[in-house]
Amino acid sequence: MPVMELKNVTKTYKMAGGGTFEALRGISASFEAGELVAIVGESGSGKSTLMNAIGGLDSDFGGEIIYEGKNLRNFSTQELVDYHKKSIGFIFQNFNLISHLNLIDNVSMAMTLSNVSEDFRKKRAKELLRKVGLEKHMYKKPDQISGGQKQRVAIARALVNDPDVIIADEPTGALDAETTDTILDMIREIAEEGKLVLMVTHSDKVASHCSRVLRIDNGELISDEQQLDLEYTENTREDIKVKNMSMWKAIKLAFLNMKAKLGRNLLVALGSSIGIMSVVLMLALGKGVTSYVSSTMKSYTNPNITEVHKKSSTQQTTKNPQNMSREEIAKQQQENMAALTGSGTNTGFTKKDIEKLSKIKHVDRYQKGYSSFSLGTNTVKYNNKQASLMMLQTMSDSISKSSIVEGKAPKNNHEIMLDRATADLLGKNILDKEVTLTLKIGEKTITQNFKVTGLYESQSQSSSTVFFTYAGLQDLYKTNQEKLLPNVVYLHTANKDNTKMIKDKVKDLGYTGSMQEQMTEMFTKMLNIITWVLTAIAAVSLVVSAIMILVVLNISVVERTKEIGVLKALGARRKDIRRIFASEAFLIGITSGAIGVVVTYVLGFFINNFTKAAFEVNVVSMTTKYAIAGIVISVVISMIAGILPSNRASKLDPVEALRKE
Ligand SMILES: Nc1ncnc2c1ncn2[C@@H]1O[C@H](COP(=O)(O)OP(=O)(O)OP(=O)(O)O)[C@@H](O)[C@H]1O
Repeated sequence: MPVMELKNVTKTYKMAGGGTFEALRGISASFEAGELVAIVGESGSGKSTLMNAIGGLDSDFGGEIIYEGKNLRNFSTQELVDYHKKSIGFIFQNFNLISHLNLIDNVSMAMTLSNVSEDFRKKRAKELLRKVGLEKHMYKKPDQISGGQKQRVAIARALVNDPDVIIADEPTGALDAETTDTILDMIREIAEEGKLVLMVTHSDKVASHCSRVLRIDNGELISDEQQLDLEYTENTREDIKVKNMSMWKAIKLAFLNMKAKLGRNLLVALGSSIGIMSVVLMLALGKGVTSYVSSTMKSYTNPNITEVHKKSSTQQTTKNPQNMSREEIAKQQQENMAALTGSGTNTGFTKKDIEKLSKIKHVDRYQKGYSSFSLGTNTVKYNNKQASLMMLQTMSDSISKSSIVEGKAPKNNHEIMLDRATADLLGKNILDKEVTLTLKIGEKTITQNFKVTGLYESQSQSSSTVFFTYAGLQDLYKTNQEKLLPNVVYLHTANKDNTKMIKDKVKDLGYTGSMQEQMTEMFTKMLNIITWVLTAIAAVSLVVSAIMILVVLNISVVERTKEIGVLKALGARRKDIRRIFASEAFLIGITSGAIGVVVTYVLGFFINNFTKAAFEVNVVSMTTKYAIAGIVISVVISMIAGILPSNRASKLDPVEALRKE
């Protein structure tokens, strides 16, 4: 039974400007195993066109090419892939070795594409390289060997999966006379081992070595002569199992290519890492600053306490100031001032308010408090030295013990605590001494002596402050016929995890938190906005990265067009080519992500070192979450950028790709 049969094969090329060209006009022939067939003819007669059709690189032909009883034109995609892998071996005029792979990897490429085990793949490649006399060179790259040696490697590559048809398109066309003889001997040996060899040649000398000569002219078979009878041994084919290439193999191939163009790929990765670095750094900076603000705030307050204030009328009104009359604005300003100084009419908590607050879930007790702000009305005097007091405040559990830096909290009605800066103004050793306070109580101004029991220091409150016990202040008001209404309530919970819930409930009920808390909230909100705006600006550079990766991968596709053609001739599926290029995009992405993240860590370390020394603060808070996010963003962007080039590569026509100069 013939190995291959051609029945009236025709090929018509469609021309770009319209019209058609008939390159093959009804070729019929039949080939047996062990034949060495020369296909000769003038340039342009249709030899390569016929070989492409027989080799399964071009299925768009007329007539029938029968292999194992089936017409090649009707092969499914998978059948065609298997045909390339198992049945056909190609030898090209210009060798078409893959320049960045060593000889072993070149020879065994068809096996790599077939997912053959690593050990067997290497063993088989070494065996074939030994057969063609190149075992000493197996770790060299193609450009380290001569033309004749390259063609021997190509012969070994064609034989790797032990196919039964070898197609050699002018295999000696680029070789000198002596090397031509060696290669021809090798090709003849292949036929003698029982394979069908179809060899395109221009040379009559080369044709004279063949068992049969087919002459083609203008797309027609003009003669078919039997010349010699080759003795051949029955081909006992090796049973090499071919499967589809795994993703892992695609990544490995991509990695080898990346290594070959290391400088360029590293530069691209470095370029796109700048975008990743900016994004991650912005996020880490935002988080660092925000958590610094809230931790500073938290460190000066007791986490189990919720400080509650009444909303001032500005906070309550929904009226736009532009729509208010002059009187309304003036009234509002008065009230704002009053709220600020703690003397406003609506800032005091009524019994009803307190009851409502004390009933909030998880609140186990509450404390009343009072704080007011004034300029110049309250003063403290000690030994002829005087200081003004801007804040008047009552003691509560929200004042952490650590902020009482000397002495202890006032307990009795005639005891007070002062902030350290004010105490220093009055002179050293003020602790346990009597000082004279001049205070505005309601409408009256009174002067009275108090004992300083403690000194207070906190970064969250820098104004000069005097602290009374609530009972002490209440008593002072009473003796002066005034009534003290609490303007702050402290809610206590046993478990600090409930504090957040309580704070939310307080807001729901229409009250607000402490001034610091409100400011922190506002500041954090602003910081978050700034962080996201900066991150978005930084993210623009990611678009630049994506374009850069797209351009580089496109260049790579153009540069490697011929290689893609070879891979397809060796049985690579579209999917395999797409995977190789997608893997390259993935590798660029992961490298740039990793560079970006490492650089951010290093930068963060230096920035923190600097800010720690200058302000005792770490401003960059780099977390694993950000590192992972950086790498993921980078990979996703490169993979998206890689879609177009890898699709383009996978769609390349093998015939056109192999023709590419
Ligand atoms: N894609 C194509 N579109 C149009 N015409 C084509 C195309 N490819 C080949 N041809 C034409 O088909 C004819 C046969 O080309 P083919 O390459 O098969 O010739 P050949 O005999 O192999 O020539 P050579 O020995 O120079 O390689 C030529 O006239 C060529 O111009």
